[in-house]
Amino acid sequence: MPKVLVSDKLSPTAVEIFRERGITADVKTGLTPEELIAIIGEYDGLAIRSATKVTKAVLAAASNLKVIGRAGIGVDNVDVPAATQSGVVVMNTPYGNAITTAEHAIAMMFAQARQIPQANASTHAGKWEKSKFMGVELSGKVLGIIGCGNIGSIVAERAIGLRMRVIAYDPFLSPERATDLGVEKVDLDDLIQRADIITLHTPLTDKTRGILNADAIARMKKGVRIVNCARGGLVDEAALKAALESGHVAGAALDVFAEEPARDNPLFGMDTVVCTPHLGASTSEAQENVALQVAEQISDFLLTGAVTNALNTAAVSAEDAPRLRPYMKLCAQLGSFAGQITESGLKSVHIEYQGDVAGLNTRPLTSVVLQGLLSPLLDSVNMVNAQVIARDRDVEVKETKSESCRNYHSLIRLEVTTERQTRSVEGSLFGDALPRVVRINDIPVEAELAPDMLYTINEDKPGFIGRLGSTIGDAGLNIASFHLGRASVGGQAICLVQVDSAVSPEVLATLCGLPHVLMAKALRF
Ligand SMILES: NC(=O)c1ccc[n+]([C@@H]2O[C@H](COP(=O)([O-])OP(=O)(O)OC[C@H]3O[C@@H](n4cnc5c(N)ncnc54)[C@H](O)[C@@H]3O)[C@@H](O)[C@H]2O)c1
Ligand SMILES: O=C(O)CC[C@@H](O)C(=O)O
Repeated sequence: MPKVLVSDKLSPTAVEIFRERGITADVKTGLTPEELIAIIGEYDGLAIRSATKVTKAVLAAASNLKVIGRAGIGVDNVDVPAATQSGVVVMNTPYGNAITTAEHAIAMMFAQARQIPQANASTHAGKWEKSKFMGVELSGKVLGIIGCGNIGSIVAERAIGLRMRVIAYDPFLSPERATDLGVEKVDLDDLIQRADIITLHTPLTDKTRGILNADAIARMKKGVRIVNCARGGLVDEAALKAALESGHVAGAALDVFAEEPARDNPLFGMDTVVCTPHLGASTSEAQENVALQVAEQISDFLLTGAVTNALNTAAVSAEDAPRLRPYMKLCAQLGSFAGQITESGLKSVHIEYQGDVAGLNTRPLTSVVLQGLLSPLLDSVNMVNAQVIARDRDVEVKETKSESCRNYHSLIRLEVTTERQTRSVEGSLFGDALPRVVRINDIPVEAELAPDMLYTINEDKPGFIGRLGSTIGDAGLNIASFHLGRASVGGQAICLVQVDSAVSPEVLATLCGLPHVLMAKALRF
C-alpha cells in the first residue's frame, strides 16, 4: 500500500481522500529539515503547501519518493530540477486558490489606501483618532498589474468593477485577451510611470526577481502604492523602505517577503506598510479546493500512473512511453533552450519532425517542447496545459513532419518567432538515446546540454576563446566541455560551455562586457 506524508497544514479532506483510496497518509507538520530527511525515505508521495522546503538534500534521502504534490501554485519551495533528476514527478494545483489570492490583493489594496489595520488598532485602544486616518479613494485611480495570468486577470476584473483604470504589463498577454479583460496592455516602463497603485502577480523567476528595484521605484509617480501578494523577491525591500521613508512611495501592502517565515523584516514597524503572513491562499474555500485536488492527483498517480498538472513530466500511454522517452528529453531541452533565451513576447513556434521521429505520436513531444519553452515565464505550465496556454496567449503553434532527413536518422527543429526576432535550435539523438543539440540559428554545433551551461553569441575573432576561458576560470568555474560553431570565417559564432556550477550574474556581466561578445546567457537544464 503506498504511503504519503502530508508535511504542511492541509484541509483534512486530503487525508480522507487518501484513506478512501487505500493510501496510508501520515500528517506530520512543522518538521525541521533534519527531521524531514530522517523520515522521507519511507514515503511514496509527499503532499505540501509552501512551508516544506523540498531541497536536493531531502530528495537525496527520498529513496522511495515518486511524487510531490503542491497544494497551491508556486513551486519555488521545491527544487524541481533535482526532483526531475531523481525521477520524482512534481504536480501543483494551478487554479484552486486563484480567486482567493486575487481577493486578498484587493483587500490589501483597500487596507493600505484606508489604513484599516492602523485605524482598527487605534479604535480598539479607545483613541478615536478620526482625523489621523485620512485615506485615498480607489475609484478613478490607475492600477498597474504586473503579470496578468490567472490571478492578475481576476484582480483586473475586480478592479474594473471598482471603477479603477487598469493597465497591465505581461509579455504573454495578447492584445485580444487584454481587450476582452478591458485592460490596456503597456510596457513595464509605461506602467511604472503611470500607475497610482502597482500590484504584482508574476512567479519569481530570474527575469522577475527585483522587477521593482531602486531604479524602477525611482521612476514611479510620487505617492505610488505597491501591493505584493505574489512572491517576496519581486520587490527590493531595502529600496522600498528608503522610498517609503522619503515619501516617494506612499504605502505598501505585502503578503510575501524575501525571507519567509518573516520574523525580522526591514519593513516591519513602518506605519505606511500593511503586512500579512503569506495569507493569499488562506480561505477555507481555496484550501478545500487545493487539498482535494492534490490528494486526487497524488492518489491517481500512485495507484494508476495517471499524470495530471505535472510540471516536470508528460502524460503518455504505456505503449508509446519507451519509444518516446528519449525524444521527450530532447524536446524538453530544445524548448527550454529557446525559452531561456526568449526576451520578448512569443508570436509563433514551428516544430519540424524529420526522419524516424516523424512516424511516432508527436503530440506529447510538441507539448513537451511548449512546456520547456513556456516554463521560464509561467509557473503553472505543464504537459497537459502547455498547448492551451500557448493558444490562449495567441502563440501560433505549427507542427510539420517529413520522413526524409539528411545526416541524421531523426532531427527535431524548433523555430521560435518573438516580437523582435526569429531563432532556431535543432537536435537529434545519438545512439538512439542521447539528446544532442546539433544546430543553433542554423550554425552547426554539437553539444550535450548539462545542468549548467553558458551560451554566447560572438564575433568570430582571434583571442575571444582565450578571454572567455580565462574569465570563466578566474571566476572559479570549472569547464566540463566547450562547443563552438560559426556561420562563416570572421562572421557570427556561437559557443556553448558546460560548467560544473551555476554562472553568477556578476560573472555573466563580466562576460557580456568582453570584446566581441554580442550576447551571453547562463542556462540551466
Ligand atoms: N500570496 C499567496 O498566497 C499566493 C497564492 C497563489 C499564488 N501566488 C503567486 O502568484 C503568482 C501568480 O499566480 P498565477 O496563478 O496568476 O500564475 P500564472 O502563471 O497564471 O500567471 C503568471 C503571469 O505572470 C506573467 N509573467 C511571467 N514573467 C513575467 C515578467 N517578467 N513580467 C511580467 N509578467 C510576467 C506570465 O506571463 C503569466 O501571465 C504565482 O507565481 C505565485 O507565486 C501567491
Ligand atoms: O499554501 C499557501 O498558503 C500559499 C500558496 C501560494 O503561495 C501559492 O503559490 O499557491
